[in-house]
Amino acid sequence: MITDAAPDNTINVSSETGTLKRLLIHSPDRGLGKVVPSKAQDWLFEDIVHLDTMRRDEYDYYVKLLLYFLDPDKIKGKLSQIDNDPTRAFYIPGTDEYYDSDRVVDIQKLLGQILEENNVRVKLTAAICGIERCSYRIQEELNAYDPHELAKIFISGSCPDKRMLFAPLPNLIFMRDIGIVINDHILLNKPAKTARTRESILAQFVFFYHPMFAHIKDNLIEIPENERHFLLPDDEKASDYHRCTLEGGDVMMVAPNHLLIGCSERTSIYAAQQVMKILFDKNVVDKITIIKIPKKRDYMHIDTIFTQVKKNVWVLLGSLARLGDEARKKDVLHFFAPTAANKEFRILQFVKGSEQQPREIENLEDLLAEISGKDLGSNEPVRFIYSGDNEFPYGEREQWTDSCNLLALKDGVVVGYDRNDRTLDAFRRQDFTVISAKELLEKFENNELSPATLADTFITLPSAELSRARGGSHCMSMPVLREPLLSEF
Ligand SMILES: NC(=[NH2+])NCCC[C@H](N)C(=O)O
Repeated sequence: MITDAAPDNTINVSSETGTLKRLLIHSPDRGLGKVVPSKAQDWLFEDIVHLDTMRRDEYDYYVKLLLYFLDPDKIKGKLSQIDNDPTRAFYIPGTDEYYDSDRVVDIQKLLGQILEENNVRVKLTAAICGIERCSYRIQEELNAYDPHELAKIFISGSCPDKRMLFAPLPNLIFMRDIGIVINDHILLNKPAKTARTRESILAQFVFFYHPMFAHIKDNLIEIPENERHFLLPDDEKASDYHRCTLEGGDVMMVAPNHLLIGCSERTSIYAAQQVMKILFDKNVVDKITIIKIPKKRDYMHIDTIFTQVKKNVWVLLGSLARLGDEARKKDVLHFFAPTAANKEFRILQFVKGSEQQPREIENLEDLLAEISGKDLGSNEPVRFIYSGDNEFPYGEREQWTDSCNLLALKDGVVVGYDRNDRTLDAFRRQDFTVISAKELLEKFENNELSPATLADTFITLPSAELSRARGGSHCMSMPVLREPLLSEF
């Protein structure tokens, strides 16, 4: 059992909703303020964002909430001082006021720390300069920077004197996608999009070199490339059976024995199969369910169409789920519909030892209900909350702005965006309290409420800018330690 004493370096995640104890995040950096309209799509943003608003009025609330739940000593009693500081020093690594928590950890800090080692700095600088095609002189110049400034340059792409050396990494705020903790192992990603390539090199170095992960070096899993892929003509490379890509938003650790992997725009069937083989061989889990979803920008990863709220409560997009199917069946037109549309959505469950006889699961609700009941031992009826309250056309509208992408701070207490009104109404009807991050923090600060006693609550985060980046609070987190959810079993 993990206690509240000073955290050690335990790495363990065996559920989506066990009390969160430590995670990696990345606060929006100066690179996000450099996205230009003509590159926004290539860099996987839907629009350009206003950096100061995104930080001050939106993301900073996420950090404050995380600190209040995971490391309250860093924040309790200081809220008005933090909020009234126009320089935001509390959020800026390197300042005296920086929150510097070992439970809410910005990957930029870890990157700066590994770069203090000369050997690591030289290797990583060479690797980055290689993929970014920098000149030899730039490489020399980079080597001379202070390690923490160098970390900023590697992430933002630009120097303190504002020169841009390479493209920014605006998607690094979506820390979920760089890797995923599966029990006491970490699966590193293989990004599908070029815009995210540098992220995975930075992550690889952090996981392999930072002392925080030293004790699990043997548990870092990298997915081998498919050798056939090297010899394929370019126009055949896109095939799901040869491509080897996987992003963390498609991997969900729902129960100690059970992992979900989405096959999507970003994660290929080939990669999913490799991961299954490795995890079964290493006995990390014994059941893997593969959820194949349509390859569409609207739902790039499975965590954009459902996430878990509580042992027996899930939020999901209705049009891909059972209700969608049933609605279709009422209509005779469905007999004439092209079958290919349905084939794009498929769920197959593989159990170690009988991988050749997967079980087909008809719809998302059946799978999720089974996880709640069978894997997590919930005796209560399973409840589904639908995006946009499943009202046409709000399901899709609100899913686009991450109504289904919630981060559980503990079982039943989730963080999500404030803009998805109908989804929030659906939560209220299921007896969840909906409260804004701002109001909740004030109530924590004056002891009216406490993270420990909070139950069945949806905490809303301001989201006008953040949602343009197409990710929510689930994707903005990489949990590395959660309390076991099954302790009361
Ligand atoms: N796990 C997630 N859903 N991540 C969202 C990532 C959003 C990011 N703009 C991208 O397209 O890559």
